[in-house]
Amino acid sequence: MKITKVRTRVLQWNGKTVPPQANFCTNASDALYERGDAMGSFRFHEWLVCEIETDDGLVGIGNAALAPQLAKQAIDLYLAPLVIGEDPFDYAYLWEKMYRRTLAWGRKGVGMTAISAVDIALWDLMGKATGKPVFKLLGGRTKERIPVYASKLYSDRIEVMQAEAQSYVDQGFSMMKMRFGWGPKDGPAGMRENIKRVEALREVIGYDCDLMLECYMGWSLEYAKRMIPRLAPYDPRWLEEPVIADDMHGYAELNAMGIPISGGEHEYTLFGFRQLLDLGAVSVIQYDTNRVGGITAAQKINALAEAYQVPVVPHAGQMHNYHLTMANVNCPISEFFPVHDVEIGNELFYYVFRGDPEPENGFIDLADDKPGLGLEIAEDSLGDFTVIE
Ligand SMILES: O=C(O)[C@H](O)[C@H](O)[C@@H](O)CO
Ligand SMILES: [Mg+2]
Repeated sequence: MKITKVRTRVLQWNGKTVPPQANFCTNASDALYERGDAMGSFRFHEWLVCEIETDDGLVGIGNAALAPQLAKQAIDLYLAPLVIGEDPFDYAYLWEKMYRRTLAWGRKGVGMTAISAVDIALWDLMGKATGKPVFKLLGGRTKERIPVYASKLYSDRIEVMQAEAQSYVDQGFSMMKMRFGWGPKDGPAGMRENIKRVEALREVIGYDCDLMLECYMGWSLEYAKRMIPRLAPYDPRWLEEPVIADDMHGYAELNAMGIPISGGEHEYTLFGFRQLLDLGAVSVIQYDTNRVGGITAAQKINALAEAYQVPVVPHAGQMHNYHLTMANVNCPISEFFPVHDVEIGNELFYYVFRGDPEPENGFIDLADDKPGLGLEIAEDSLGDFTVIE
């Protein structure tokens, strides 16, 4: 089997977008003095779809969400020529070729995001060619079903957050993640606002339900050190990305303080995760398959993390993450974004693709007989998107 064509499209969302409320989620831009659209760096309303065709008529589908127009250029100009004419089953070599030929500029960020999209499409192709779901090629079924945590609870008025948390309990979720709205700029009053919300959620969900806490890199190391003892009594399952992704030593200090620290959704490749693990910087790894280097890189990180006995819970829902979770004992649970109107853009993949499983009572399942990732592009309902070909 030979690859004949690589097609990339960026889908730009023009449909209805819900404007986020003030203080809905801290982020790395909070440290800047400028006012204005502090959330700009963190809203992504476009998605890259990468389709790889073969000489026997199969099409593998990959995707990526970080800076999709740049990732498209990287694929069109640099990666497509490297894979056309090749056999998708040589995926490990193709990964290495894409990595080594772009390494001068592509090791982390957009370059690796582009490789991820191609790699995911190769795995989808291999599944389709063998008639097997991708998880069966990665190790097979390790769970009857995948437990998923509801991931939304952006910071809001307390009653609104409590009602949202209650709705997840009512739907059968036993784990959920909330976002903090206040950080170092907001002083002790902001600290109190953060704590009040954790306390209010615990009132609703009790302590038999796992609660995860998300900072999205919006805190400083000093602020995180002050917050951890205040948060510990509420028994969070983890505190996520408290500081910027490059401050690995900061992560390591915080991870020794009593609340498990999670991170890695902005880290790349086996080498990045080796550093995090060597430093004891995280207690939970959260690579995102469509950034980290695709399924090929993710599976290597899974093996490494297993040796350190650090669990992996990939960032985001999405099929590529679910297949990896299904195939690895050391991936205990998955993230799930409850479908809702488009806010920051996490939700867009529900509009671009069909095939994502619906949770039932806090679990999702993958079919044993659906080849590839089990996704198709929602071609007939892309009306709310501008397509850049
Ligand atoms: O962990 C997450 O789900 C991410 O950090 C979100 O994608 C991000 O958008 C913050 O809510
Ligand atoms: Mg996160």
